[in-house]
Amino acid sequence: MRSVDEHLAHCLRDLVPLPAVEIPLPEAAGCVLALDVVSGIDMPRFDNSSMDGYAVRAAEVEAATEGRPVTLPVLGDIPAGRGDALELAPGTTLRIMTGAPMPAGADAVVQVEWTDGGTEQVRIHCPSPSGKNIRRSGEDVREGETVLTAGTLLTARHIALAASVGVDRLTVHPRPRVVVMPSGSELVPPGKPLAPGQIHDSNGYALVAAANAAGARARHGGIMTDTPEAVGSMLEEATRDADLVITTGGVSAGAYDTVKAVLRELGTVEFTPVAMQPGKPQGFGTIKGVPLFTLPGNPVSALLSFEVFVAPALRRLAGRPDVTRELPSATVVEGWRSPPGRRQFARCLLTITAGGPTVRPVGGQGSHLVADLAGANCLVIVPEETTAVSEGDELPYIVLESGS
Ligand SMILES: Nc1nc2c(c(=O)[nH]1)N[C@H]1C(S)=C(S)[C@@H](COP(=O)(O)OP(=O)(O)OC[C@H]3O[C@@H](n4cnc5c(N)ncnc54)[C@H](O)[C@@H]3O)O[C@H]1N2
Ligand code: MOO
Repeated sequence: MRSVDEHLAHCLRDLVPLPAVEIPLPEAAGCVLALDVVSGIDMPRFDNSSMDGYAVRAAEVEAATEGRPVTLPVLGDIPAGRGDALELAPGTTLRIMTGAPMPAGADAVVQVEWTDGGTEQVRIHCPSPSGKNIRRSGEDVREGETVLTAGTLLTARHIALAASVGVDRLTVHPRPRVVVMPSGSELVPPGKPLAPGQIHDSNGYALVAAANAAGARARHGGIMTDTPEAVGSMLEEATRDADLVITTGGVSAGAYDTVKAVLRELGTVEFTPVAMQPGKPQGFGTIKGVPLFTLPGNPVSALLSFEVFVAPALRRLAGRPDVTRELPSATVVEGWRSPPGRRQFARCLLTITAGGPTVRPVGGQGSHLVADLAGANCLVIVPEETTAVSEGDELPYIVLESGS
């Protein structure tokens, strides 16, 4: 049987980041930058005030105290956005707002709280040393400086910086487009009544949510009923606008495992048991050049297989540097059993305590137990050779739906 690591390496082997595209700035959060961003301006662009107050020559207010305030005539106002070149005449002041350009000749700002707030003339009762309350041109970013480097996973902070230097489009690796297609004639969408023998499709919905949480743009491609015609045409249709296709079900040993039968004729998908629990029946390959994962149908197995194999593949397509990750460890506070020779992904509840992270198993470990899965927030990884997990063991874990 293939090991988990071997299967992951096999799935990732031929995947490369999606070709870079230029997109509008507001759409770029969550994408990986493909081209450096160089600033065309200094930031701040000009010396400006960091306080609402009065622009002064520091030397003229040096002696100001509560008891002996310095009084200066106020010759005008500088609101933020005022662009004409102003000069501060000696022995005077100009009222200035936060973000407004400093007038020539002024070398400090006295914040309004340290004055009587006058508009004709102002009494200043505190000195403001030279440079006080001034934000200097270029102290944040210099014109020509590289402010964002290729490979950065863009978040709100990076969008703020790009916008600040005036960039409205970024060249990024796009979010992978994912189509999820569950298979099984027993499946009915939620919201529709169930006839005898039928169940609601949960995998389609769960995997769209998981793929979106992992940074993809996912859609449900519809339920494939167990006929070769339906499966074949829906799979081909899905490849038209997908960077990755996920199917669930129909891949074990059942007499109606149509996905397996159809894919043997179409594309390069290889079906293989993987030494893991749950999630043993796995398949991966391409169809019309589009990578395709066939995940097992049991809902827990499907979602867990997504975390273990599909999420890294999506990170590779998205150009992320962290395709595989160093996993954190937690202390087990209640033991459980694990099958020999298989890597177990145990549904657990992770709690961050003062003594560090701890984990305990949640409910049963059957791969149909969706309610217990919903109560878990991590998968604890039990090595292949371990058959009993004991209190006090330190084991690695994957946080479920931690986002991208
Ligand atoms: N003789 C064997 N039988 C099975 C084996 C095996 O090795 N030999 N493996 C078992 C394991 S482990 C798993 S996992 C499943 C995988 O089977 P399939 O991938 O072929 O999945 P199905 O048979 O189609 O479905 C399994 C189970 O999950 C339910 N299901 C399927 N799709 C959905 C969905 N979209 N939403 C909710 N539930 C779904 C389905 O009704 C079945 O109950 O095979 C075991 N059997
Ligand atoms: O391996 Mo299956 O995926 O346990 O239920």
